[in-house]
Amino acid sequence: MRARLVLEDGTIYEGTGFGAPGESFGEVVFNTGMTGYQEVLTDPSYYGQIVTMTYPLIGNYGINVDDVESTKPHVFGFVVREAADFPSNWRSIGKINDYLANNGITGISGIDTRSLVKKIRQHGTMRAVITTLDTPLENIKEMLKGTLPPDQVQRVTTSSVYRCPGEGPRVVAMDFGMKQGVLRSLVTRGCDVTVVPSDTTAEEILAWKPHGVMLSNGPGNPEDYPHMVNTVQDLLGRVPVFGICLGHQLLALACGAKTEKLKFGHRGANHPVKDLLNGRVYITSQNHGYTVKPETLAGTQLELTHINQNDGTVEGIRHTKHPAFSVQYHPEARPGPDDSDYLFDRFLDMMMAFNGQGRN
Ligand SMILES: NC(=O)CC[C@H](N)C(=O)O
Repeated sequence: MRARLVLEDGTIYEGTGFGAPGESFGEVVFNTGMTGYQEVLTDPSYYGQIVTMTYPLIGNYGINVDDVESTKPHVFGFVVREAADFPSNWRSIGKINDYLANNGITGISGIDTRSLVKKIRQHGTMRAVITTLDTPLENIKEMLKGTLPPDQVQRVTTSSVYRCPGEGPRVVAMDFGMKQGVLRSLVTRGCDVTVVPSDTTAEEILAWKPHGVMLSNGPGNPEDYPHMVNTVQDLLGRVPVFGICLGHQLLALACGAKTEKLKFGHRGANHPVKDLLNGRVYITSQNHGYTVKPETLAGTQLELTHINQNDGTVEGIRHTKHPAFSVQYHPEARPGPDDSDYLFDRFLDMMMAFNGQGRN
């Protein structure tokens, strides 16, 4: 099956289609992880994006039932150098080709992913169309003028409240497109977690009498979600807050800092980050296109706690008056190293300190 990837700068890559035949418009980004393609496909933060994997062989350990971060893939397209036809792993129950086909995701293989990534690095993240159809180029150019919907979180948040009972502190997790890994990291620490939709108000959240609130990861531009920023504002000082990725950006906005789009983002499993509170450098899992502008922290009640060692960008903040902190990367890992899971313990300590025994 012939396939094309057409970029907004006019570049056309011709390759072989895999997964579902079809056509899709999205933002083309790249991920440098050597493994973890299943977690990438199912991370709801990738909603709206056509993801290119820089590692040349993808699908080599097949598809298994464990490595999913949500119930289905959320990427709008998948770009690889080679999609493995003969996977080998004791957990594998199928091939990436069939998995994408069954979930309606179009992929393209056999293209020079190295040149594509160099282009993205030079030009910045671009709009793109991935297609296996014979759509005339003129029509594709029209599609490329489109924009992604500003309500991406609403498309991936939970439609109803659900609970994972535990004996430990009560946590309300605001689901902006939450990876299962975030929930797992809380549940394995004994937390009693109630997961709520993104439009839940602060008063509704506080009615559950939580010991802490988790602000999850999620897709899109944080500035597109003023109602969620308001909710975070209303929670501050009344309950301990821990934000991850989109949750981090919303905490920053709620406290008066600003965010901006990075040229091509951070997506991979080996980004070095320094924790300024303990002086250590951690290798982190990342997936984001936006970042907190460091100069806008001045004059807020936030302080910088983590810095990216590659490009100096903001990777973590904490509130100096209220119990609230956040990181731009993924302490839940999945995929990637779990060096940073101590941050969940920090959250538990914060809940204990704020709530006395952590349970009342
Ligand atoms: N993983 C995330 O939560 C990503 C946050 C936001 N959508 C960004 O791209 O910056």
